[in-house]
Amino acid sequence: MKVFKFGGASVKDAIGVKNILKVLKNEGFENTLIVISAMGKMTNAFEKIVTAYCQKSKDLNQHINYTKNYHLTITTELFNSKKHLIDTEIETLFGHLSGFLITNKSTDYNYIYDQIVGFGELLSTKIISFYLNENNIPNNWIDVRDFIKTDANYRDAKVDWEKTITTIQRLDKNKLFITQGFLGQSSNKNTTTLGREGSDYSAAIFAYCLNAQSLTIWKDVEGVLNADPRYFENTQLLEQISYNEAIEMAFYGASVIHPKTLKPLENKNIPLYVRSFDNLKNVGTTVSKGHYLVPEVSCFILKQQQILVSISAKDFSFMVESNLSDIFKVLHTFKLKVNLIQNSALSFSVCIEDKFNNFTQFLNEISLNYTITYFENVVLYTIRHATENAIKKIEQKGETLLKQSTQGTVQLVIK
Ligand SMILES: Nc1ncnc2c1ncn2[C@@H]1O[C@H](COP(=O)(O)OP(=O)(O)O)[C@@H](O)[C@H]1O
Ligand SMILES: N[C@@H](CC(=O)OP(=O)(O)O)C(=O)O
Repeated sequence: MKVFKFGGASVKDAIGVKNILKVLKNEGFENTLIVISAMGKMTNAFEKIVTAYCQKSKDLNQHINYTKNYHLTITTELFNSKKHLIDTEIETLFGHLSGFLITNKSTDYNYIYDQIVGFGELLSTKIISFYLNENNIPNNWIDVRDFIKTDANYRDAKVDWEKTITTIQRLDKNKLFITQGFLGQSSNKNTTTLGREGSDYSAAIFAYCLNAQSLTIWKDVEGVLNADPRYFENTQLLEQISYNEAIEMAFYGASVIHPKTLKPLENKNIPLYVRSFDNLKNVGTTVSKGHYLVPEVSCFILKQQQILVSISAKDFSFMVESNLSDIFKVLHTFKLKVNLIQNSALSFSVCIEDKFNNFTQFLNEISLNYTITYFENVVLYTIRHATENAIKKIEQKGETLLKQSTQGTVQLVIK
């Protein structure tokens, strides 16, 4: 069986949906499971609904209408008849959303978030499944929540592999399936999400459980490039990357592949192809066992909106194990993701990411015992296989606040 994944960028409009048809006709669609994300930036739009709902904002209905109209505009372009069954499906899903908003009693933001944002994937997969069925690609829409089982750690749920393997292996391997990325279900039957951009990971979970022959992620770029083309000129296509090299790149923040995607694939030696949905003739990137990187070039990874924090003891004592243990405990409590660490006798610096808006609380707590200086909104650059020229290129981007080098990987925090 093959697994395909189409992300939001590939299904952002009717042209994108029609393009899936082209891809499937070109590549074949037997014995295939297709994982699809929410259309375009719909997850961000659903996040606005969550915020408006939690803040009891008067803009709530406006945000709901925006997401509804976005999907209806696409279906109007895709389906010719004035009244189509898909309209009823969309109404039903928005009915479920309203039902949740009215009956919900919980004040747990993360729980509410997962119950709401998941509608993006439910809507996109319904629309695409209908469209393919009408265009002679008979397929089976399945609710991923019946298959990917997780704990109840909302917004960052952990997969219960035992249950997930058992349910996924029940799927008939001779069919074409369409399902949602990003979502799972906790044992008390609530929707969970696997973390932003988690659909790649969903696809890898299916590939692993189905012992798939390959996973193909269809993208709006030629494949994995040696840098993000939105921020770097003259990027180069990486034709071959070993699992380990790809894991390192994803770990440092190469957003083109979700970091959790690679381990399950490596474990079963399932090749990952990253290909352009616009350019079906091109082979793109293969991530597999084999040479670590072809061509062997420096790779640049950037992480924006970082906070560089320097922490020193108030009594000028050395930063030793007991202080570090204290600091890590507080970082963990406030779910701050540490992307870089540098330690000296008198100060400890960390470059962190504040996904859950907890930085102020962290500061309040840590300032009780330590002296803090910090820079917000800095950029962390990582260069894999760094050369002098590559480092210079990054140093020209601004003031270097911190630089660290380990075995060919150089990291710079730039203001
Ligand atoms: N190393 C890289 N190689 C290719 N694309 C990259 C890289 N780093 C970042 N990107 C960006 O990732 C985008 C595609 O990923 P993403 O937005 O996550 O797509 P999708 O919605 O399909 O998951 C590209 O348009 C590109 O700008
Ligand atoms: N829709 C989710 C999951 C996802 O992976 O999306 P994409 O494949 O478009 O990055 C998100 O935006 O986070």
